[in-house]
Amino acid sequence: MTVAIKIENVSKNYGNLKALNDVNLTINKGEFFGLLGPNGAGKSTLIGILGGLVNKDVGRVSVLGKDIISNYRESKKSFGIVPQEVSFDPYFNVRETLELQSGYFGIKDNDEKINELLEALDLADKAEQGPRQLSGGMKRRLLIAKALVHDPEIIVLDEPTAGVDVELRNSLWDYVIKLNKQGKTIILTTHYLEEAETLCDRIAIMNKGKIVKIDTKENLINSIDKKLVKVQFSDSVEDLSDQLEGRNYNIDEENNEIEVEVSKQDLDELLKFINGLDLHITDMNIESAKLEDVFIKLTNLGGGDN
Ligand SMILES: Nc1ncnc2c1ncn2[C@@H]1O[C@H](COP(=O)(O)OP(=O)(O)OP(=O)(O)O)[C@@H](O)[C@H]1O
Repeated sequence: MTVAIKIENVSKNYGNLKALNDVNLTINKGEFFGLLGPNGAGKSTLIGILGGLVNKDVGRVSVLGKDIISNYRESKKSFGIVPQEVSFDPYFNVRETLELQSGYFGIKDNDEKINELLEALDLADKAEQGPRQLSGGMKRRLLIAKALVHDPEIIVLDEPTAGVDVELRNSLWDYVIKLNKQGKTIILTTHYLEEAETLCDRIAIMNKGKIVKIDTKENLINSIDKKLVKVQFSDSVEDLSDQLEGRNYNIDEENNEIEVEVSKQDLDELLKFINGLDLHITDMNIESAKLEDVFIKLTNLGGGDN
């Protein structure tokens, strides 16, 4: 397997704040990799270091086998980074913005790629408009197109779908999946955990400047021993509280529904218990753990002490 990015013992302090604290991470070529973490975890700082916008204090980062500092120009070309913040020069229209960006990478006559991007990101009919005439979602699409004009090997998307409508989100992901299938390495940060769960192969969860877990999505989800059993009855569930005492449950009296959380081991016992209730079941659903459960556990967002 070819290594796309190798991050070794990287730290970054802002005054007394440890924005990155001895981060180690290897991402392979062709991976769709998720970098998750709560606000302030250090994701953007790490991405800034990859893109040469933030100087690390210590550590080493190499891209496709080459150090990013000593091979600055080459590594810049390897990356297409879609930043969180949207900003454009108001004097250039959409096409000119992309031409200018191509020129920045020394690419002349980049019409073919620019047209492909305009089509894929549904900007073709906006090509002659200035950034001020674009809606927020369109600006974000332009930001993505701008990051891709030089056909980079590694594409880093820092919360690309924040504030973007469902339709665009889907078309954006279709395009990114296509790029990934062509062999591009994708690194995604997002606060939409369902998005990461659907798209990413491997995921790193960051918290307070550290990577607290790296694993495949499947292993992360399987590490949580939880089943959520939702049952709807035809009759009132008003009197079930007593019988459910001692279990981790919720009762929705309005819809005659109960939700009970159990470990996989206790599932059989719970189903027998529900079956033994003197009630008629109209619907049942058993949910497994989600990436969100893993995230909450590892970042301690749910409170408690793990
Ligand atoms: N230029 C800076 N000067 C001082 N502190 C900074 C600077 N940039 C980031 N920080 C701090 O470093 C920490 C990590 O920030 P970073 O933006 O990397 O987090 P993040 O995981 O990307 O968060 P978010 O999900 O909110 O984007 C935060 O506490 C932030 O306040």
